Amino acid sequence: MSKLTLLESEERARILRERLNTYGHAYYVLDAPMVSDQEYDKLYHELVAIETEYPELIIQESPTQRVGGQILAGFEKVAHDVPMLSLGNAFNKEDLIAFDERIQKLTDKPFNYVCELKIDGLAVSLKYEAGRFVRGATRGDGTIGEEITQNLRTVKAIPLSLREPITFEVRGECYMPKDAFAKLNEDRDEKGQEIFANPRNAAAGSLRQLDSKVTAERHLSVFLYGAANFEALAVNSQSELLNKISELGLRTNPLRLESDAIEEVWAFIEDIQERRHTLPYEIDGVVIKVNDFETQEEIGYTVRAPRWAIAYKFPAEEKETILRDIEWT
Ligand SMILES: NC(=O)c1c(N)nc(OC2CCCC2)nc1O[C@@H]1CCC[C@@H]1O
Repeated sequence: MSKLTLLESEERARILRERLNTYGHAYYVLDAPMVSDQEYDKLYHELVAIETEYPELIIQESPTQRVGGQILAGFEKVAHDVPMLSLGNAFNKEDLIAFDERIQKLTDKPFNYVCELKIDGLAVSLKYEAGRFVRGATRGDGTIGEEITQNLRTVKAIPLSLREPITFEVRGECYMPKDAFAKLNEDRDEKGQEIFANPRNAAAGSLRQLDSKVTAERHLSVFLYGAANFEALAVNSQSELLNKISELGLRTNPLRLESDAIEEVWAFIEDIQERRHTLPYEIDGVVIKVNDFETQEEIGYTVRAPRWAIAYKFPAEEKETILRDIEWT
């Protein structure tokens, strides 16, 4: 093929970025691949070749720019504009019913709940400015976190640019899928390295890397479930928020329930507790939230957590389950 001129290369690079971002979204956000890995790699390497020939064509949102440059000496501290709160816990059906009764006393308005899986990862905050991913941070103590933008850029499920040029902050859980966790520990064990106790620790260790090339190899993913300074989204409830951030190209968890009946919430919890081992990621419970944002504000907060939400925690997995799997001779 004859060498493309700068102008032809600029147009070709734009088309390649668009196609690669669409394919990347389908694969990493929707878990629904559109093309083969070979096809994706062919287009990716064509874009790398153009960007190598004409570096002036490189833009921050290019899929080739996910793995950062220099190795950091440390992480900057960042103050969250809006605190990243924690959650009160419920451990049985009685706690859940007591929560529902408290809510009924705190508002006269009719309300319903949104129930989400409680992903067992690391809470993160992603800032987008005019649709571009500009800053990523850990939750830290809820008020002060660590700036880990370079590492979060390597997470393929996190889009470097949104479908609309919107400015807001989105929050969610970054996690390591169970199969990536098993493979990582197998590799570390073979090299005589210390293995991670669980996927949550593995995700935390992967996000605390000063060299983002290491983070890039850890197959991390993310589920987003909250936001801050999100007036631009023009949403009035948790369910509208989840649908809107999904439309923008962000990854949300599809297994959720909307219900105004606590008995239905309980049935959902029991069903998820049954199925949790079949999920490709670890969860440690179900988060139940009053859906409407105005009603959330009416119900309010304690010093550390919302009164309008609760985490139903599954009983800790007793270690014997692993021994139980061993065929006793
Ligand atoms: N881990 C989760 O899947 C999860 C979730 N699905 N939804 C929320 O809602 C926030 C919003 C207001 C207070 C909690 N938080 C979650 O996890 C957080 C991270 C830190 C404390 C909670 O575990």
